[in-house]
Amino acid sequence: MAMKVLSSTSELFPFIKTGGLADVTGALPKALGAFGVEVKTVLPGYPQVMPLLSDNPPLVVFNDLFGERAALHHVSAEGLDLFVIDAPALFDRSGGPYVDARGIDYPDNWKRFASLSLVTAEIANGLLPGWGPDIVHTHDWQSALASVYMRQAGCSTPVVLTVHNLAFQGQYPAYLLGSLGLSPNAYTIDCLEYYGDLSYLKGGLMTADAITTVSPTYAREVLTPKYGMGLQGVLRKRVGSLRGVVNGIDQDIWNPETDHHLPVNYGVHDIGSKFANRMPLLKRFKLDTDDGPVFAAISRLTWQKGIDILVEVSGEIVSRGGKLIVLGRGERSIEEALVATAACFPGRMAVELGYCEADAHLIHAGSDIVVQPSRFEPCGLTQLYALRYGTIPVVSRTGGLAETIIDANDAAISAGVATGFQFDPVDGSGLRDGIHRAYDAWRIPSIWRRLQKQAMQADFSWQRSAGQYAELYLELQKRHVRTEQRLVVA
Ligand SMILES: Nc1ncnc2c1ncn2[C@@H]1O[C@H](COP(=O)(O)OP(=O)(O)O[C@H]2O[C@H](CO)[C@@H](O)[C@H](O)[C@H]2O)[C@@H](O)[C@H]1O
Repeated sequence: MAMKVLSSTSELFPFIKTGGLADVTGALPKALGAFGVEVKTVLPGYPQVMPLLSDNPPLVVFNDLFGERAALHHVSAEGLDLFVIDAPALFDRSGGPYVDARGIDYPDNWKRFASLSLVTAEIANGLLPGWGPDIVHTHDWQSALASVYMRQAGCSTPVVLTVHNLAFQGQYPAYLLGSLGLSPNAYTIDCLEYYGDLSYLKGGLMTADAITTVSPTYAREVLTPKYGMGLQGVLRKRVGSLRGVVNGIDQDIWNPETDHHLPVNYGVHDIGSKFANRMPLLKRFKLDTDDGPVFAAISRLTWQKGIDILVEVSGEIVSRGGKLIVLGRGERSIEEALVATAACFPGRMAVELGYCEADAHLIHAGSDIVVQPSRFEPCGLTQLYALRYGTIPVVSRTGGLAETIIDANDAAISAGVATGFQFDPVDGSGLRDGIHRAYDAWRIPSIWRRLQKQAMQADFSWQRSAGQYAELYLELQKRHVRTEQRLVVA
């Protein structure tokens, strides 16, 4: 019989996405199918999601979900099996999933994502006649409270919490404890209490049966003060239950041979055709059409991603004859700095503030080099998409970037395994060095073509990683069954 997993997430590709979390929660269920794991996903009913629902009556109606009326619907779409929480007062908003149109956090996020967690916990605890999960899989702070609610209700179904990004923790004032429907017992150092506040993520980390991060390197890094974001002590306590599983990519969606966003499709056997995407890209971004490498960044514009460092060295990219395209949105100060810098280099640097899936695909195909100067990077997907499109990544030596890109040093080049350039330290001097190395390699076509081939042949399919999740689920399920049996005997 298939193992049943209930995944709980605030983002899910292709319906609602602000970053890599959506890519993972959207791709993993399909990849797990091959391992006999059947995944259903709980998702808030944002305006982008509600049109998926049919006229079928809801599975359950909640008269008082944190004071709001709500209903739970079941629907299948795009190969995904969904439980959608229809709660207009919480999720029918015109901005993004977390912020309004001005980029400001919704003041009731504490309640919006507690409701995602609570509904997840209730499903695990038998809300739906005829279906209950063997394993609950939560993602980041937005669904991390699920295991706290489950334990409070005496539900012992095993929970896996995946940390995609420790920088976001869901920290709220302690006085909300009662409004969250949580007992004072949850407000302890071993659960939700965090420097006098509540931390949803900490609550999840303390009550989940297993914690995963999205790369083994990040799993080690988060135990240190530099990367632990204040939770290193908590993670050290749980180190026995912590492991890293590197992300894969959805190779159907990110496939230059079939990608319908590309003017010209190509593959590893006709890399030359990649070049045909260059002109459409330059035209799309109103850049000069002369030779010279095209550098690109597709990213949330945040401190984490080091885009301020890219701003600092963009003049150098341009002065060496390169061009730079940045697609992203995020912190106001970084957006402004990018726009101001691009204004200094007309025809050489273009910035698109916004989110556009089609442009992301075109940029990967038409550019030569993708730059990722992240200060920390739990895994990173952009560099993996770049590899698949024969676009060479220049990345900081951290987290998943260090783990997925093989630096083009002399030994790696002659061994035929190099796929990109790593740099260190993560500052202007480091990035400058990385960019110069990439530039120098780009000028020697034979070396560049070899790098592209090796990049395109790197295997980051979900196959291996999904197998590791399936193994973890099985391990937890067996342990759970043994514990239940012991309880019955006692
Ligand atoms: N303006 C824009 N337009 C179109 N597409 C855009 C875009 N801005 C970003 N994207 C897309 O968003 C995704 C970003 O994923 P990443 O994994 O690189 O980073 P993110 O920090 O969001 O994810 C977090 O979770 C993931 C998943 O676990 C980890 O890999 C990562 O390290 C962690 O920080 C990519 O699919 C990229 O193409």
